[in-house]
Amino acid sequence: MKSTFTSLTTNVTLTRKTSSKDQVNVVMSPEPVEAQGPGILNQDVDLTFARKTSSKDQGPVMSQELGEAQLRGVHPVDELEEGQLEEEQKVKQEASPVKKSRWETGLTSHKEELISHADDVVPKTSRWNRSSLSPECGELVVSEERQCNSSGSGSRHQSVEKLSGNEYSDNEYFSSDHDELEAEEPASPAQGGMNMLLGSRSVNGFQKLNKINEGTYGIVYRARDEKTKEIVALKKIKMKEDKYEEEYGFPLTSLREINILLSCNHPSIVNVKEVVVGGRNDSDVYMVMEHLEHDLKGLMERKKQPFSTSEVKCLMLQLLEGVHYLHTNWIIHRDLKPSNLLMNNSGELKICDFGMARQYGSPIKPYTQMVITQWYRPPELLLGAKQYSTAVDMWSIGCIMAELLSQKPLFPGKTELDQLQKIFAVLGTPTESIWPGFSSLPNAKAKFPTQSYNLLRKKFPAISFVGGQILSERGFDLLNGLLTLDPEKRLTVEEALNHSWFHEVPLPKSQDFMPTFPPRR
Ligand SMILES: Nc1ncnc2c1ncn2[C@@H]1O[C@H](COP(=O)(O)OP(=O)(O)OP(=O)(O)O)[C@@H](O)[C@H]1O
Repeated sequence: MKSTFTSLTTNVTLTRKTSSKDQVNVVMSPEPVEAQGPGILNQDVDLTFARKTSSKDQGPVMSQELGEAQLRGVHPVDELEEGQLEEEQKVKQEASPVKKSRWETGLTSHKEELISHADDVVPKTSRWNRSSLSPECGELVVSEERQCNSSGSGSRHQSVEKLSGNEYSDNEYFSSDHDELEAEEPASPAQGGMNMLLGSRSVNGFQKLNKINEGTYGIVYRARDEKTKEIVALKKIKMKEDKYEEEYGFPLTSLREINILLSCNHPSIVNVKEVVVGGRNDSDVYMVMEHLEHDLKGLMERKKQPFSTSEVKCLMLQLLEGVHYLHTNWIIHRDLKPSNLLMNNSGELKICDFGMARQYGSPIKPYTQMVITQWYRPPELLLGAKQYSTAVDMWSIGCIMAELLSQKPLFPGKTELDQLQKIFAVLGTPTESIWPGFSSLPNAKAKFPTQSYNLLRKKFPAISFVGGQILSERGFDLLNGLLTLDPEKRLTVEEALNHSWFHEVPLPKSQDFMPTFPPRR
């Protein structure tokens, strides 16, 4: 199928700032820029927007047929090391299970490329993500512009704490993380160029109906496609407009989100149809997505009763299937929470907001721990681990399962310390014997109140004398397996999907019989 993206209309030059944050400036440029070679989806350098080619494709696809945007940071190192990078990328692609055709190009940190090892091993078992957790000396921490707040919106950390020795110190935590982020960035601005939004339509082809929500990185509208009359969701990417601010321009997290979502093709992942431009000087960028009437956060706030067990099973299965697709394709979402789970009146659940998602390789590289909205953030990240993997998403899924069952957040911590305390108060304070390696995590030296037992069952009883929600042995086993403190022992997405809870009565409700809800205002 030929798409509207095939002709070049707009070229955009991205200027990488010296800031420690992922932020690029978008400048219109009249010159087409040649497409660069392939790279894994990652941090800095290359980006291709490419639409999946066929609705028949179930597996991952990445093609140049539809949209293409090329972001190429021409940092001096990139130029000097081009040959070397190509060679290393070839090695990586041969090792990677993500098809070359899919991740034709991506955001690739030249630094990560330079330090990538030719002997990267692709694990073969379902636990590949665990067995490869080995520290790599001298690697750089990937900086993330986007950071999370405690509950829902994903805005930046306003206050952060560090568990240092026996106490928290705000400054120490911030400065150590900040230093690492600074170290990752080039010392001088890097110039780059990209072909972007090839032949993309104008947003004028859409009638905005109402604003659905405003998040940190985008304003989401319900809109009608004038051509097809279809109702869609338009997410306008928020630019940082103050030129005198360090962070200025087009957020790299948004480029990453667009790239990942365009390449994904799964019923549990929100479908991005195209990218359109418009607004002043045609410089605003919008993602056109399928529209879903609700998100789970809003639904749970409005519902009078929690979801029934069979409804929770239906939602959990869809969530797990979407995350299975991501993890199989080496993508960690890193911000799973109810407001990022959309639901429609056909009982479908779809994961959205991939601004924090990233593709990763094996062995695991150190990433920033400032990901995942605090209430859904796993203990290893709260304790300062920089090497982590798909298990972080599994913790968030455990928190979501608990919330679906009880209709209230499981660990609504106010600060990071409070978050850890709330977790340990329910699941028990970890020791070296139950979580080997725990005591060497950066923030583990703090004095936590000692709680010797796991009290999760008290929150989710098998019998209720007051008519509350009950959870069977198997259901509890799944929940407890997801909420395992040691990420090495936490259930993988495959293990969760195959869990016997989904096979006992009440069986998962069919999507067709899921309840419908009035549209949100
Ligand atoms: N395709 C969609 N259909 C309907 N509503 C949507 C869609 N995508 C997003 N939304 C709504 O908009 C909200 C914000 O979207 P999204 O999380 O993608 O934006 P964001 O700026 O990245 O937000 P955050 O600050 O939470 O990271 C979602 O919680 C959801 O309510």
